[in-house]
Amino acid sequence: MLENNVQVAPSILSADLGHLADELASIEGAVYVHFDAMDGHFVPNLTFGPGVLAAVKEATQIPVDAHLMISNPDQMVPEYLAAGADIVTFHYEATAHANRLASLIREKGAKAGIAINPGTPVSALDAIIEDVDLVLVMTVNPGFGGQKFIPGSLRKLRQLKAMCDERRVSPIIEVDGGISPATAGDVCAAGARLLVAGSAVFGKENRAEAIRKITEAGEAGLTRRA
Ligand SMILES: O=C(CO)[C@@H](O)[C@H](O)COP(=O)(O)O
Ligand SMILES: [Co+2]
Repeated sequence: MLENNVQVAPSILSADLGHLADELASIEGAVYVHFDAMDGHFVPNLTFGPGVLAAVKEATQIPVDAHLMISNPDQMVPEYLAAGADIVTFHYEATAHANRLASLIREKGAKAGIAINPGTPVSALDAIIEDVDLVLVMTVNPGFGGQKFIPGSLRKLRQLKAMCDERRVSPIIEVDGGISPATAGDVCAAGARLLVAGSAVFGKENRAEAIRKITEAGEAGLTRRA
């Protein structure tokens, strides 16, 4: 990924699931489709699994970014890989074998991502930062769309960027939760490049315009990067 390339991944959690193929067709400008898998255990909500991901892959050419908010990623990751996920992101808080899981994902040709909750410090990534393609910094507590962005996330993003620079690695830095044109500039100034947006895209009539506004706000943030 280019250093100064801001990308948007609309989250289908906020889409009209009864018309998913039409919803997927509407997100012109999206670089990934963000797929929120929730198990009712790791988070207090239940969504969709590998079968729906396979259906999404049938319906769109846009690569799928699977965000696994599940308690047993070690067991379920192979299912999401088989379903065709292009990025598989598991939570640091949910696995005892993060490095092994990341290797497995990469061996199957997908990008390996690790996510951290708002309550998890960036230092938790110390032993895995060299072994992943993507770090997802949750900017809300996971489980639901439409929540308010947590401002303290910006400090974590700056810490993560500093860690990556020091270790000379450049995973994609993704943010998820409360991202809109109002917050996109700040997260990009702090180091994020892949912006997940659910309600700020699917809550708008014109999705292409919504994606463009988020991208432009993010790019504007890059110019005030410290
Ligand atoms: O993973 C999650 C929520 O846990 C997200 O991907 C949400 O779907 C983002 O929704 P918005 O905050 O953008 O409405
Ligand atoms: Co998500």
